[in-house]
Amino acid sequence: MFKVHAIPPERLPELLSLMPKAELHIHIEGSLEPELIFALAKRNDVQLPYADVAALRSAYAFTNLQSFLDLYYAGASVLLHEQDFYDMAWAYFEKAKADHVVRAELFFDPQTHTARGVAMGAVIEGLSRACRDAHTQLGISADLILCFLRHLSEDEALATLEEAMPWREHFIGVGLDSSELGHPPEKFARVFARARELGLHCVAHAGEEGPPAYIWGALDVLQVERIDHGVQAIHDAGLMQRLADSQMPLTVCPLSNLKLCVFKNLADHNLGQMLDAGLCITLNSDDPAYFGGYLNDNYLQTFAALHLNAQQAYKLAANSIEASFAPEADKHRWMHELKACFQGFAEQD
Ligand SMILES: Nc1ncnc2[nH]cnc12
Ligand SMILES: [Zn+2]
Repeated sequence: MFKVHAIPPERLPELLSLMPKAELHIHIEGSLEPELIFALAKRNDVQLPYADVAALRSAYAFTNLQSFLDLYYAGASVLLHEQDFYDMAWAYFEKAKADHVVRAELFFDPQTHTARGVAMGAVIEGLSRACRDAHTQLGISADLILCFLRHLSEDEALATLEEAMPWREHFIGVGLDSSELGHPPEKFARVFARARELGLHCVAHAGEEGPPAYIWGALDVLQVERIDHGVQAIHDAGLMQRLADSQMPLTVCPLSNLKLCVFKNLADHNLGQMLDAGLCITLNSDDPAYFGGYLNDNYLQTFAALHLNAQQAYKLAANSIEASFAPEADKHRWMHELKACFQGFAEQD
């Protein structure tokens, strides 16, 4: 076993950047950079209520989740054709490659697009083609997770799942996102039961802004395999124990939490406390184009603000690989690569 203590702290940023890692919480529509929004608006003849890229970027000052979602859905309005979805995902994969992401599980929000008259096939086929090319051209293993918008009804979620069935082999799971408060997991019990029947993986946003009760609901009613965010669990000792005992993965997104004012400063983030409590924490970017950073930015800034160490870096990267829905053989290979990466840093010392 490598000696983590042999890795000098000044080499930590390099190690964080180079270590192989998985990203399990990225909304692909949240990777749409202002430059691409404007390029697609021009290509598709869509009018935007902003004069230019700088004006749009300057609107990225959020006070809570809803203030962000309003802009996020407006940004997605430029996506109309299969090629648009491909281009968006490809731009993300190029960033992911630079960040040494070996596995990416991409959330997408079909209802945001089908409500505007975009065909389900255009959405899924464009994203799916980009995932295939990411594998063959960049060596990134990638899959899609279809998310239901929780501010809409469960009947609409059920109809969306059925509408996506012709493309069943193009996605591996379902998720639950959008406005959390006032939309508890229980509202989606039937559609998640149906998804489980179909053999789909189940995850849900819970405890981003919402109370610990929403995390209990996601676990017990939706029977999820991962909790997205989950940072509000800290307020419920029984829930913390349950999460630790079950090693339920949490996909935590520190820069997102900072930009959406869940924590006032990154130094106030509870990720270190949750790691110390023995929870299975992973680090992710959520909506990198809106929150000021991709995956490595999240690692680098969080480690600097919370004074985390190489042991914790290893744990977070290992958790991300183990908590992914990739085939076991791939996970095994990435774990080997991760160990070799740390070994290399320890030996050079
Ligand atoms: N952070 C987030 N929470 C809920 N829904 C989202 N959709 C995109 N980003 C989201
Ligand atoms: Zn999210």
